[in-house]
Amino acid sequence: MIPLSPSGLDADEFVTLDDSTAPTTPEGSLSFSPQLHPQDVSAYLNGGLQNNGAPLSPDLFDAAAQPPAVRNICCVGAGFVGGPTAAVIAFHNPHIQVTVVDRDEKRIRRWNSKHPPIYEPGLNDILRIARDGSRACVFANGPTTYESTDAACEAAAPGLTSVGARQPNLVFTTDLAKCVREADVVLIAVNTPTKSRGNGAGSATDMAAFEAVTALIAQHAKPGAIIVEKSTVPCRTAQLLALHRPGVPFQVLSNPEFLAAGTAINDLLHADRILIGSHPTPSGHRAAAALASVYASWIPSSRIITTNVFSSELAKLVANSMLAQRISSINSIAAICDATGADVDEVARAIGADPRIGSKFLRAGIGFGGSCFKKDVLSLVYLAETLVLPEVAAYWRGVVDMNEFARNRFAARVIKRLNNTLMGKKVAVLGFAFKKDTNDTRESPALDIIRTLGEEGPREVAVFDPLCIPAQMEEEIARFVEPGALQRDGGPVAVYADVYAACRGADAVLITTEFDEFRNAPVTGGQGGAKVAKSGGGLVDPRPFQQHEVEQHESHLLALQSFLRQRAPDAEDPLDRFSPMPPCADDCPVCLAEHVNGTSGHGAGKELACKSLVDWQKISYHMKRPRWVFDGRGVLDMAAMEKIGFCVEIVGRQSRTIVGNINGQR
Ligand SMILES: NC(=O)C1=CN([C@@H]2O[C@H](COP(=O)(O)OP(=O)(O)OC[C@H]3O[C@@H](n4cnc5c(N)ncnc54)[C@H](O)[C@@H]3O)[C@@H](O)[C@H]2O)C=CC1
Ligand SMILES: O=C(O)[C@H]1O[C@H](OP(=O)(O)OP(=O)(O)OC[C@H]2O[C@@H](n3ccc(=O)[nH]c3=O)[C@H](O)[C@@H]2O)[C@H](O)[C@@H](O)[C@@H]1O
Repeated sequence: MIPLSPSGLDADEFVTLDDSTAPTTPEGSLSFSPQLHPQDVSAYLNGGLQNNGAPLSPDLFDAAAQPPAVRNICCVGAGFVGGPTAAVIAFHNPHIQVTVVDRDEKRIRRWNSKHPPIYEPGLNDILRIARDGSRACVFANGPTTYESTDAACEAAAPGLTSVGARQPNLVFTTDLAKCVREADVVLIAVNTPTKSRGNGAGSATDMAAFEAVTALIAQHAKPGAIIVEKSTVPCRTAQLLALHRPGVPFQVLSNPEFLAAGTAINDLLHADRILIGSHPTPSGHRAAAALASVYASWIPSSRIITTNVFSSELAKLVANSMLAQRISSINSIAAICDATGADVDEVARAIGADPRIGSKFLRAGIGFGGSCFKKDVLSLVYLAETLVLPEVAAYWRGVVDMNEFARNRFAARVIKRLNNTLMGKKVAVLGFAFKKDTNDTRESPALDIIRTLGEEGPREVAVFDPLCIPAQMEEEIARFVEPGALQRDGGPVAVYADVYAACRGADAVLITTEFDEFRNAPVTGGQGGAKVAKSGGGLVDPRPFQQHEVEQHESHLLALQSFLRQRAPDAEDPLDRFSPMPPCADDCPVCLAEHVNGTSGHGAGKELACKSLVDWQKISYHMKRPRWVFDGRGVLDMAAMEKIGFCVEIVGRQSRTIVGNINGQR
């Protein structure tokens, strides 16, 4: 029997576990992935108490179970999740000191500068208020043409509302020990990729970073601190976490993150649910209530779901796997559409109208990319394998296999249409990020497609992305496509900062990311997602406010700021609240890109206030006939493209003007 450390102050919570729950990785290894066996874990979940199966929620805000006050939060991992999540928590909790720590000095330097390391719409405003503090401001508290910018105005005139200055409460640092020592709550948001070697390579989760951080936290955290799994981890990781500090009381919670790249800030500000898994004991409940109180600053308590810790861990894996499964399902149907003449958009619309199915995540194309879907489905596969459930494992593995099929099918179709040879030809690839509105390129389908095209000996594969920085794209192509892939190294791949230069003289243009900029018509709703540049606005004036509303809830000022910006798009700071931004270091890639390319829209720090659509007429003029366009993301209106002379193929879609180009031809 392995003694599990007490995970709280209550004596009745000390539990022991069967040896078979121990990690199987040899002792001393920094990288473990829990290998599980079917068994009854009710002893752990019950904490030695009778499990009555009651949900935790009702007593979360119970006066009898007073949660400890949270005054200091440390978030370990300043990546795509840690940075934005900590920023939003700090933004909505000015009374809490939030520190984000990372071992990557360069990353921390960028978080402390004008150009943070990731691009997310809306991030900049949140960051500037929480990290830099804000000045006092005065504004007309009602619809009017007058907006005062006199921040020094102490006594507000009738009809004017004043808001005081705000102190910074968000810090980015590399000093883990100090930051953890001071924290009441420690969020772990480090990367948990798929293991690339050793036991379970290719499907198990690589817990090296998570485990290393856990060991350090266990060493430095104060007794009673609440440790929170924000990273996506295998089911029952919480149980292993407790092994790190036998005898010292601390609570482990699971609080998985559901934000998506490109909409992270919106997802965090308007989360549809906050999931908190805890040990179902009094101190587990209190820890969950303490974390819930942080979120309750801006999320209605009805959206805070509490479960046992293992359900929470598993729910995260299942959420991503089910979303990925929908994409693979619709992509399998797209292949049938291509072979039969049915249109996948029409099929998606027809089935999506059934509320039991729903219309989201049914956009067919080249499949899902990103750092999480594939790894999380594979983590579920590994879990099923270790639980000796081979049929379950095979079922979920099919989701990943179908995704690869979709990607390969697209590349093969391009090559086939170009007479089965790319020798001497130029192909332009539009979109390098794994999805729109992000500069995240991890597991981007574009990488695989560039590699496949490159192997066909083309004259050039030209790559353009509206958000990624060209120098960073080159670095990633050299690392992930092939060391000699770039033109500067003798290969065919070239990166462009200008879409028209990328497409000039091309035999074919491929769309590999669903950026709205690549559309040939603004979106009018339906399957496609976001709308392009709302010219006439659409936001409603949130005024008038009660004085206490603006004092207590930053979200009101954020809404007013967005509304005012809509009226005057060039006004970066319409409420005149922002403090000066900290400067960038000499090696800031955004500053360097701006220096090389003039004022560009590349990279973090620049809001896409007004996206402009690519001028396809202009592209057509400089392309080689028959002007092939292959849309792997279903963003183009095929008929309109054909009208201006393109030969268009879109995954799973049929031309509505040229009927008959079907039956095995694709
Ligand atoms: N990217 C996304 O959209 C989402 C990711 N997740 C999950 O959140 C977790 C984090 O993901 P990302 O933020 O995308 O990863 P990331 O790779 O962008 O960031 C992780 C950060 O952790 C830091 N780190 C690693 N080891 C460290 C150590 N020993 N000490 C200090 N810092 C350390 C890294 O330097 C890096 O900056 C993963 O488990 C992921 O599955 C969950 C929801 C959304
Ligand atoms: O755990 C995570 O990392 C996150 O993974 C996904 O978010 P993300 O991968 O950032 O982005 P999605 O919008 O889910 O898109 C993933 C991929 O699927 C593709 N996709 C999406 C939707 C669709 O209908 N079709 C489709 O091919 C996108 O182009 C993209 O390549 C989930 O949506 C988040 O809830 C989750 O928190």
